[in-house]
Amino acid sequence: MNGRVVDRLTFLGTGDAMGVPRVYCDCEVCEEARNSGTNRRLRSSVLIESTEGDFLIDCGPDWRLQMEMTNRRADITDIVITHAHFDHIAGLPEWADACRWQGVRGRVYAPQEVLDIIQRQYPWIATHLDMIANDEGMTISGWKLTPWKVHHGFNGYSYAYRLEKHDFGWVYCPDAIGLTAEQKVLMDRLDLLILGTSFVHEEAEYSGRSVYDMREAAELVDELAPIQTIYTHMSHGVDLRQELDLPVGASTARTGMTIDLGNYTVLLPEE
Ligand SMILES: Nc1ccn([C@@H]2O[C@@H]3COP(=O)(O)O[C@H]3[C@H]2O)c(=O)n1
Repeated sequence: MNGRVVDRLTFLGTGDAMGVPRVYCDCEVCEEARNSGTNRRLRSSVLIESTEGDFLIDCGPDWRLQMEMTNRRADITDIVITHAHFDHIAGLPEWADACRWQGVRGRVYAPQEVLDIIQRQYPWIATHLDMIANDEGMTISGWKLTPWKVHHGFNGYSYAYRLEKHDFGWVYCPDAIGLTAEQKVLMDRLDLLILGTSFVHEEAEYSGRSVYDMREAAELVDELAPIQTIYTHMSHGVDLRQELDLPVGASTARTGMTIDLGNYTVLLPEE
């Protein structure tokens, strides 16, 4: 029997490194996040669910809360990491402990240089997690996944991932700025671009910045023309109560928001 299948992406967090509200900040956006919550943002991470298995991209300090919120407390065995900054990896020790208590092994996938930093930061976690280098690409849950290095400005380098399955191609690039032509090659003909934009318009000196703002992102979106663009990794410089001037096809992510990743036919087992 044939059936239509849709893989699904859920935004577990859409915030920058500090999250929103920032603990030290009394600005209007942080106060709104504290008191009502349109702008409350956990650290950026996504869950991909498919009939061929589920996985996360990134595992920040809000991982435990994110697992509680989605009721996926004990069954994630695969996590892909974009880079080794704390807001993308600080949940790994907790996940490793959860694996230990359940007597299972988790699998962490990242380029080797990212795995090396993770192992330096948390030397004990390889006892419970397999560290698997994906520099040459990998397949996970039927997705062909290709990593490449992208400029992360003041913060050095990060990796972006292109994922492809059944003619649906999308990119997850939460932490980048000033991509070179070479770093944009894998961003052509996209059905979906998920891009980090920390601010609407970041006033700081360019040399001290690390993530696109929404004005620069609009130029990138114009150039790449993905069918759909979703901004994530947003700081307290983005107020989601305001109408934002976004390019055609672009929108902002919210915690818990889900997106269909393609729509294809598979052979389903007989009932
Ligand atoms: N080598 C580094 C450098 C920076 N960091 C943290 O990652 C954060 C990214 O956003 P930020 O606001 O620039 O703060 C950075 C450090 O906390 C980190 O975890 N490791």
